[in-house]
Amino acid sequence: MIMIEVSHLVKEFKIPVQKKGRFAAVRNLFSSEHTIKRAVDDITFSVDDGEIVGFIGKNGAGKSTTIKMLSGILQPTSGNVTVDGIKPFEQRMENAKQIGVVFGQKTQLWWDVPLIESYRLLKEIYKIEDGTYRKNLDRYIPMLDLEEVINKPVRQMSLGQRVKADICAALLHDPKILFLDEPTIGVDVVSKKYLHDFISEINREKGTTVLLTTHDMGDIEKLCSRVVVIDSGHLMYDGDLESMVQKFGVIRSLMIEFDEPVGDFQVENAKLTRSEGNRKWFSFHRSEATPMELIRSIGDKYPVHDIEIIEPDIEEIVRKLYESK
Ligand SMILES: Nc1ncnc2c1ncn2[C@@H]1O[C@H](COP(=O)(O)OP(=O)(O)OP(=O)(O)O)[C@@H](O)[C@H]1O
Repeated sequence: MIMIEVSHLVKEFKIPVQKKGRFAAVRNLFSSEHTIKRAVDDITFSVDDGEIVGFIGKNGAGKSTTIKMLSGILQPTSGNVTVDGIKPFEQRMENAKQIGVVFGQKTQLWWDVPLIESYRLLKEIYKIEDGTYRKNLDRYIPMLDLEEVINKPVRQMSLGQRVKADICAALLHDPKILFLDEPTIGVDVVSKKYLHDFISEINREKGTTVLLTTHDMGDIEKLCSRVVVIDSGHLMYDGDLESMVQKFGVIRSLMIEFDEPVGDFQVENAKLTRSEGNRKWFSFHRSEATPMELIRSIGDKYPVHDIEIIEPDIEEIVRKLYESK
């Protein structure tokens, strides 16, 4: 079943032209001149119920603008968006009940009140039943390691604690869909692990659909089997992560550690890229050689002590994808 449907979506922003020179401030006040910035340009994709999809792209690609249209904050210029059959901007209240949103750079919690009070306020706002509220809180607080901060105001929390607290808040009303916009930016590794495990668990247990934008390819590797890549408002790739790796992660590396130092040598279909002590690194094209072929051919000549196959990282793959277009 389709949970999120985005069809020929466009969002344009009107940007006032800033005049320069004498009395510029006054002239700007009365000027109606503007330019148009097309932040999202004819994007079409859909997300099935229960999927976790990584929504990635360079800075300014249009990710946040898309999430804002999906969560009902912004009105599309043209095209269609439905979230579980609801038009987010026209039916903002209905949409708010079925989605949870976390913007990593901005908290939805009250800065000066203890965390538990923020949760109580959200309970009232979302009209969450006592049983659901209690059950979710009892479960999520230990899962996210929030026991110690539950009575602290948000301003006293570390960034990692704050984001975990925000994710908990976004899920208290059992939304069907969770939008995460850069949830792990600047977050420490321990909190990141809590976030990854928590999101996986909630998705598995409750079937929550997740759309995740991130620059951290570790998030993608840990959580997403499918990715949608955009650039300058255009859709560039929509498919499973594995196929993207196969197609654009074509250059792999092999590290071989020998029993003793050996001189540099050439291997067919591979390029020696680095030598250090007993170790050598070779790069090779996915379609031209397999690690086994290289290991066999090298092992015939020199005694091999250890090997490591190094796959290209996702950041590199996304860079290749951009270059290919
Ligand atoms: N309110 C706005 N007014 C004018 N231009 C905007 C507005 N919001 C976004 N933009 C522009 O639209 C484009 C897309 O921005 P958006 O924030 O959606 O990108 P992004 O992919 O989320 O980038 P980042 O990873 O840096 O957050 C950018 O060029 C941005 O400057």
